[in-house]
Amino acid sequence: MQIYKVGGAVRDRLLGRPISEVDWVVVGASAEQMLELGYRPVGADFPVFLHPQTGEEYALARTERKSGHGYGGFTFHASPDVTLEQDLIRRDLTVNAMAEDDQGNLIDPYNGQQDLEARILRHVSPAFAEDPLRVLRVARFAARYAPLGFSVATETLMLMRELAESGELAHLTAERSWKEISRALMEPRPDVFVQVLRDCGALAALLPEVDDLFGVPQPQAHHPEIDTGEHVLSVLRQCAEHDQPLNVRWASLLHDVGKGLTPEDQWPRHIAHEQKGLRLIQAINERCKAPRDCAELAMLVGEFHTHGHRALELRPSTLLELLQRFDVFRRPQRFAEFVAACEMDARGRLGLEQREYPQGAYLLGAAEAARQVPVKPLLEKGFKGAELGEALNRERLQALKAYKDQ
Ligand SMILES: Nc1ccn([C@@H]2O[C@H](COP(=O)(O)OP(=O)(O)OP(=O)(O)O)[C@@H](O)[C@H]2O)c(=O)n1
Repeated sequence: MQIYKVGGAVRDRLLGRPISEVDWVVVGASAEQMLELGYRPVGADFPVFLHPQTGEEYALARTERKSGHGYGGFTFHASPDVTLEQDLIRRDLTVNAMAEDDQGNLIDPYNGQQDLEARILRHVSPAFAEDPLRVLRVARFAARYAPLGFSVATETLMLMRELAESGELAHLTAERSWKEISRALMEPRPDVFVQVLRDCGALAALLPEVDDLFGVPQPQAHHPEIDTGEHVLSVLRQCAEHDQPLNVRWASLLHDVGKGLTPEDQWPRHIAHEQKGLRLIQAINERCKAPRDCAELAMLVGEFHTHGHRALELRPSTLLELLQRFDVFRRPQRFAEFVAACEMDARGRLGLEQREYPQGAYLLGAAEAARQVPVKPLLEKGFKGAELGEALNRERLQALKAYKDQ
């Protein structure tokens, strides 16, 4: 039996990038032998084992898919007769289909190193189509390596298009898709992820509500030369440049989906797009099984992002309602994330790379002023229950007015 290092670890070592986890492939061994050696199997009928000490993944060399949808849920034909080359040819990209033996020698039958040098993401063989999730994976790798100059090979994009058009993406489980989407949004160029999906027609299958934004004009005051879809890409880029967390990036991706519902004769104005978008955002959250913090922030940002732009003009009572709606007194962090999403929107809209976003400091300052209102003196005055709530709000309104007059 021989063991080879494969996949991301080989790729990233050649790129001179940090290696997060190592995958191994085992040639010439059976599942029984692995169990005898103390490896622990992962899932049922799946030829991957965990090393008893390191916990790293060891997969038996495998050939064609036997059943199931998606690499994660497949069962594969694995036997001690499968060669390393037969295993590598069924992998997604040439840059992911290289191996290294225990002497550190590179085994590269499909020219991954050459593609790495040429900065090309290219599929290895037609077996790419065995797992439709690879469409998302390629877009995610493009988002990660775009700063190094990588792009997707034309023939791979064509294959991705065929997969998208065949309806195969509909078979992906929400969990697998979300894992890719959430990882891709955290890459240095999340906008490239969306752009690549759009280029191969997969965005229309996965997030049609976002795809619909391309070609929809923005109001004149925004950034007249780019449409709403391009604006969303620009906001995502800002999110990455400002190191925003996943929930802010997810909310940014969805914040304007309501604009896709504006009838063309009303363009470029989008009256009540925030309210109209809520239904769509809710449906997307449910369909993608977005985790609660992402789903909640997306709904709040969808509903209130225009408040962020008008923050300096908001009446104290409206501001207080907003703070209450965010439950800012108990969850200040979520309000801060909302403000961050509004700031990214503004930067993506006006190219505010160098400029200030005074609304942000104002909103956070006002929230802080309202949060400072002490409950104790009110309790000492004998207020209880609803009365206390009313008294607190009165005090908060006073605090906000005082903050505004500063
Ligand atoms: N749908 C998939 C998933 C994985 N792989 C193969 O399995 C390897 C390991 O997969 P994974 O750990 O998901 O990705 P990495 O390439 O290691 O990249 P990352 O840095 O994102 O972990 C990949 O390199 C690729 O060879 C594949 O061909 N098709």
